[in-house]
Amino acid sequence: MADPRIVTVTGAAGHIGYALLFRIASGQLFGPDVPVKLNLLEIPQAVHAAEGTAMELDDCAFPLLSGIDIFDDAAKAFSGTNVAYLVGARPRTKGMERADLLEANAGIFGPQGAAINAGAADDVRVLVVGNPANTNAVIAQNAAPDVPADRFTSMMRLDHNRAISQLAHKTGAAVSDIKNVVVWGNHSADQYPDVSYATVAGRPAADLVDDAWLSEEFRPTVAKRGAAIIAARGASSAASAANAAIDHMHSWIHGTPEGEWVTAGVYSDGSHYGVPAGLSFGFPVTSADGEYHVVDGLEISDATRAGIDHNIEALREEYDAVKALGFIK
Ligand SMILES: NC(=O)C1=CN([C@@H]2O[C@H](COP(=O)(O)OP(=O)(O)OC[C@H]3O[C@@H](n4cnc5c(N)ncnc54)[C@H](O)[C@@H]3O)[C@@H](O)[C@H]2O)C=CC1
Ligand SMILES: O=C([O-])CC(=O)C(=O)O
Repeated sequence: MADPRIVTVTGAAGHIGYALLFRIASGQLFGPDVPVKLNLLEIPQAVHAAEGTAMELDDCAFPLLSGIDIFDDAAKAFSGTNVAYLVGARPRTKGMERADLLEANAGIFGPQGAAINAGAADDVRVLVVGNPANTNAVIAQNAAPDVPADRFTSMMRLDHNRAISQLAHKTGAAVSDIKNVVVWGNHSADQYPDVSYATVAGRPAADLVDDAWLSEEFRPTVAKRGAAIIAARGASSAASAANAAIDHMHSWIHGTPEGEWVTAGVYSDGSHYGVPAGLSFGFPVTSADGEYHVVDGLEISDATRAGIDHNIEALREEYDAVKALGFIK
């Protein structure tokens, strides 16, 4: 068997961690032949709870799980890491907007980026889940000058999956019949879910749904789904977030099917759709040979342009705010 891949999960004792770790350990990320070693990073107060999760992982007797270590020190937790899930953060609670979380979370992601820079494996892939995910990814990436910037990504896949499900419900199609939705921009209520290029069982989605549904139902439902889950559950999405985190990394590692894209928050180099360099932006992406590539050349309608521009502004504001706080050089 191959050497184990090292996966570090921060916030391992939290809700998403609990839904994510068992799936990784069972082989759903790398496949049935690749052993996995799990590094769990927590704050000192939550290490004991992480030990409980580790005991349960043990009790599953997963054949692919070669070991589990628990840390409260980022430098140790990211040593040799191939895949880093940066989940640990302060979750948004009822009535709170993501901007409120910027300052609380900015201090977490800089040191973790620095630890990744210092000790992670050369092929490290990072997915930032903790909110505000896009800007936290920028903070971590800025603290890791020796790691290629495109290895830092942010999670837009939950928004992408939500968009697929809403379109499937509306059209009566199977989820597997929906291709090429995209959610541009920020993982926040600013995001722009877009079906302009989507197909439903091979037919253009635009022929099957009308503009009123798109603007009054589809886009608000997808963009505000996180808040709706919090209102219903009294806690933010956890199992669906973990599922999207598996999907994001799986597509990155194993590739996307021919002619299909997914949405990922990826580092903007300034060359795609007018998005400034340095932001982590939700784009349509394909994956091949272990790399995500932005799908270029799509025809952009006025409405989509406005949606993209709105997200550029929103992410720039977050960027400027953390820069003013000194978290970005
Ligand atoms: N991007 C996305 O699509 C989504 C993002 N989220 C975000 O994911 C994050 C985690 O959510 P939950 O697991 O539900 O929260 P949770 O509160 O259940 O767990 C968070 C865990 O992170 C730990 N933690 C805090 N600071 C840490 C640090 N510096 N190092 C390591 N661990 C640390 C806490 O001790 C806690 O165990 C939140 O920011 C939430 O808003 C949630 C759903 C979707
Ligand atoms: O809204 C939140 O805080 C949790 C989240 O990111 C989501 O469910 O999309």
